Amino acid sequence: MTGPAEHAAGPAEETVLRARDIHVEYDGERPTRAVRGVSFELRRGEVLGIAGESGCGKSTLAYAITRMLKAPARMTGGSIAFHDRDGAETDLLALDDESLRTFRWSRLSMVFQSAMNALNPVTSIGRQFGDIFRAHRPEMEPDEREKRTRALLEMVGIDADRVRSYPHELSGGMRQRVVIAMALALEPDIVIMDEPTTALDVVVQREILDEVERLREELGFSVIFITHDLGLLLEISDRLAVMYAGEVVEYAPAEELAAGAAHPYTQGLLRSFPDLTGVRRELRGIPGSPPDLRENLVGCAFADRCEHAFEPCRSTTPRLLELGREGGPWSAACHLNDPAHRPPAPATDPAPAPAPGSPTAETVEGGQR
Ligand SMILES: Nc1ncnc2c1ncn2[C@@H]1O[C@H](COP(=O)(O)OP(=O)(O)OP(=O)(O)O)[C@@H](O)[C@H]1O
Repeated sequence: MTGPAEHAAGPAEETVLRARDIHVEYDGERPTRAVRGVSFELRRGEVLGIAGESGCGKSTLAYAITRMLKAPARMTGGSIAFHDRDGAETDLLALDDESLRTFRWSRLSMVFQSAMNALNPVTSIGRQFGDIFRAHRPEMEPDEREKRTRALLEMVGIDADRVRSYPHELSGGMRQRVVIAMALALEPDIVIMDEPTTALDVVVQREILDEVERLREELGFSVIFITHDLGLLLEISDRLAVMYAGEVVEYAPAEELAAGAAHPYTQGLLRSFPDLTGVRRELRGIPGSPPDLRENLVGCAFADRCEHAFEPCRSTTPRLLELGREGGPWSAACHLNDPAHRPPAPATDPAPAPAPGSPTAETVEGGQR
């Protein structure tokens, strides 16, 4: 979505993960093209939110990045590069199984929705942390392992004596905290969270997210946060990638996006949840449903649901274009924002034009076509 040349280099802008033109299919009589040319860049220490309705490819993208795709899923294109603090680059797709196992815990870890599935029900919490340390920090002495485990539990707000508990003895919220502590055990650079609090009640969800935010500030890891809950994402993310039908259709700074999205799909999503400030407004979902990803999609995948669709939308696939808006990089894949296609009548254009003096729309490096 963004090319490195577009930003001044600096610690705050340092890239930790760069994914380019990722394609994933689920094999079948007619393959499902679940991820279609997604590119993004994750900066060190930031929260990148990935938004979109159910079935738009968020989880498939997460599995692709972590190389956890299982048949019938298959990555059919793209590259993923990890950059460590001293600038060395690792090609994730070239790692063998052993290097990948090490990489997963120590550089990049994951927290998924179901903590119960992530924890072994017949092994104590302490033992499960111990297994991670034995595998990845073989030099650690047993008492050091226990000390570190206790510290990690306390770090996520759990009594250290819970090291002796079994998962079923903990509440859902506590289990999810344990999973987060495990994900942080080896101090990774990146944590991918896929609907990490969706199964929990809102109070517990809030407590856990506050905890994650505090830990991120303390430890400096980056987060890719995936949820269909756009309100939540806007609140916790620095930047947002909005996915539709396997593509990123808008990529923007979160705060600015909440005030004025460029893509009609994002605008629809924003109208579908209550305003965080409590301002009353009519909630309108987006009519219709996403396209069948087994079809060969021509033109804009959102055209059939878009109230602004015009001539090129059904024939020409919109490019993800840099809009040059304040707070950017900010890009959107919509002909309304493309000077080559934009209709002359401004009244039909829901999106503000690029800021005066900004670069004219140009294809974003690695963006989908
Ligand atoms: N095992 C599978 N076999 C075939 N198709 C699949 C499989 N898993 C997912 N898909 C399809 O891939 C597409 C993307 O699904 P994915 O779960 O990645 O979306 P998502 O945005 O994460 O949705 P959700 O929020 O519901 O998890 C969907 O069309 C889905 O039906």
